[in-house]
Amino acid sequence: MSNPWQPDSWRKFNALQQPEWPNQDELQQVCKNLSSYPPLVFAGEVRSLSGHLKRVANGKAFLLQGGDCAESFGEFNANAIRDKLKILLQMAVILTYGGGRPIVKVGRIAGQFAKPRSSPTETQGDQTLPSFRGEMVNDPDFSESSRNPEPNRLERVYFQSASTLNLLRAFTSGGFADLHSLNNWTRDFVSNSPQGKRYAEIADKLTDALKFMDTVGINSTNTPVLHEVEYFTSHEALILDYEQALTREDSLTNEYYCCSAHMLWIGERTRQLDGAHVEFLRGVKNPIGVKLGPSATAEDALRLCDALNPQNIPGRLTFITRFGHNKVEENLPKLIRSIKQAGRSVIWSCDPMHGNTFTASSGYKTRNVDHVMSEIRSFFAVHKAEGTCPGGVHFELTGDAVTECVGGSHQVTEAHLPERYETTCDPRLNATQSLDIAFLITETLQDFKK
Ligand SMILES: O=C[C@H](O)[C@H](O)COP(=O)(O)O
Ligand SMILES: C=C(OP(=O)(O)O)C(=O)O
Ligand SMILES: [Mn+2]
Repeated sequence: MSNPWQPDSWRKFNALQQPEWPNQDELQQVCKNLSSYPPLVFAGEVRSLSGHLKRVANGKAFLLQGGDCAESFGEFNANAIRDKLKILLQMAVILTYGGGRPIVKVGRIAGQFAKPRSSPTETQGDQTLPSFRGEMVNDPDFSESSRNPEPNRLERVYFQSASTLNLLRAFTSGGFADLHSLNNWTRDFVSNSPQGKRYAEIADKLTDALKFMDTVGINSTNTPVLHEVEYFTSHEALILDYEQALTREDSLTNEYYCCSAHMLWIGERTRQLDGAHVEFLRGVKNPIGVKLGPSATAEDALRLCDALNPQNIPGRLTFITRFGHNKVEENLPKLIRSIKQAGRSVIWSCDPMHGNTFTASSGYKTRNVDHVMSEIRSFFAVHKAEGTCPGGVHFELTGDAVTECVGGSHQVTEAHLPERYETTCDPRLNATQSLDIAFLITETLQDFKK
């Protein structure tokens, strides 16, 4: 690691998963433009998220992070943005009840456009082309011209993210997130769900709590917290040219913030200690996540703390574990113990998606809701056994009725997958599967309290 850090010091390190841009001059011009544009988020907002995450690290709040695997240029409209926000907020209300802790809401949105891939190429029939790497880089269509990396996509991502953020800010402050509406939507879901009876007790208690508040005079008119919501954005900081171009020195503190999103994470494929992604993110003040899969050792986890959180600030670093539903018991305790023993502060969050992907016999990449729930249950059970705090959950989901993951109360089967398989990368939970999971987590948390 080089000292001192600069926004471009990552360039001296090996950066994996970067596109081979065909035209360097065009890339330079695009980055120059991006550097001159306004920031997408502001340092003060990032500091507010850091404050919330400090509470998560100290067991006083819970992190809910979720959204698309890959945002797309095609699905860019107000309803899609609204529905993604709505599903996360509904989940948050259900989880608040379950965990008895405030929920810190962080979308995978307004910047989640770049994908690391297992293989640099994709073969269909007798044709082999470069893999799709997210619309920040190339196009998902399977043709030679679509798969060429195009630098001007970075600017398109910037403008789409700005526009998405604009609408999110309007929704979250303009009454859309009113707790009463959220509760009514959730009641509709419960009455239409085959599992409705099972969820009814929790849903009734939520309704009773709101009625009680109304009775004692706490309502949306006099209590902004019932009417407005704080919602933050995040994405994988993968394409470092883009992230560097959005990095700004805060005039109040003279510290650097990466102003492409409030929170950024490093993926499982780019978390090398001597790699460019760790070097870049160690220098920005945003809260940072790191994905940890089954190959992560206790030593890796400790060295990541040294590199990314040398001052051991609670909330600065979130480890997002993604082992696979039957690998949690084998992998999580050793990481937890070494971190605990070393006195390091991290938020432990569970991504129950990325270790549970499989290919259905029809060829669709999918995930099973039962495996997702099983990974979450194991995550909570291990933390209970180790005496540590499960700090959050991280999902790939959407507000639409897609058929990408199997299972859930409306029983999506492998035969349903072709009906609405719309993701450009990994399969997402649909709205009902997401609410199913929120209710199931709440049930699990209730069991743990017994
Ligand atoms: O979203 C994450 C990764 O990009 C994705 O899981 C990789 O998928 P692949 O194994 O199909 O490349
Ligand atoms: C690429 C992702 O995950 P991971 O790095 O854990 O594979 C992702 O979150 O989309
Ligand atoms: Mn993914």
